Amino acid sequence: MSETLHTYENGAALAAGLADAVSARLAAALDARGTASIAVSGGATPKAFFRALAGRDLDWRKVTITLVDERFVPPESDRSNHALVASNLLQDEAAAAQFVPLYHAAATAEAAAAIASKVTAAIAAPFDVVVLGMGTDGHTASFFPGGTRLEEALDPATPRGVITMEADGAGEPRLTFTFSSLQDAGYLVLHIEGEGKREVLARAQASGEEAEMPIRAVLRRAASPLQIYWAP
Ligand SMILES: O=C(O)[C@H](O)[C@@H](O)[C@H](O)[C@H](O)COP(=O)(O)O
Repeated sequence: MSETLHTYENGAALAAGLADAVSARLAAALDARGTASIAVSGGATPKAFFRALAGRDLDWRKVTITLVDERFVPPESDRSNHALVASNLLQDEAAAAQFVPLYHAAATAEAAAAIASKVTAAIAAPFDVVVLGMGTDGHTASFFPGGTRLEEALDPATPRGVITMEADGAGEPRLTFTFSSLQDAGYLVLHIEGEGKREVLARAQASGEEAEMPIRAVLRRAASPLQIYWAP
């Protein structure tokens, strides 16, 4: 599918531009259906974007926010993506949004993933907006190179839902939406910043196995056009 590169002079300008584009898509969904949904990534990159989006004037009561992936840790943990979203996105105007976590206090990550799949199935598919990040190893969501269930996660035949993933470099066991859950979003975004990530993207866009750089599955097979947002 196609890629469109949106380049900005710095992170602050990118945050404002991405917040404009995402809030416009959410507003269009609200106008069309009365509801809207967005799945966002964790990590360090999205904080400024989250803060910019949180101030946008939308009927946030009707917007569902969830995560593309989560670490198998409670929201009290400083490793929690839920905590990151709570402190940066579920603020200001967006404090009124409905947040659906992936973490559940279950005995195992597998049990938590099963609960997350059931709970998130109530969110209308496809997502109106998905915002992906990318690691320097070419992972996105929790599709890590060498991941325990990577092939299953990237398989288009795998049903929508949340599965577990473990990998070197992932830290705790992960809970991640499958590729099939994310790849047909109304507005599919890859948000990366810095020269290093730009070089990683160029390597991912070259030939090579998806398993080596799982972001390649999105670059090559996503049903939706990919909007790449980048700033130095
Ligand atoms: O849970 C996570 O860590 C994210 O979902 C992950 O996929 C993230 O997007 C990349 O690791 C990039 O992280 P940075 O933005 O910190 O580089």
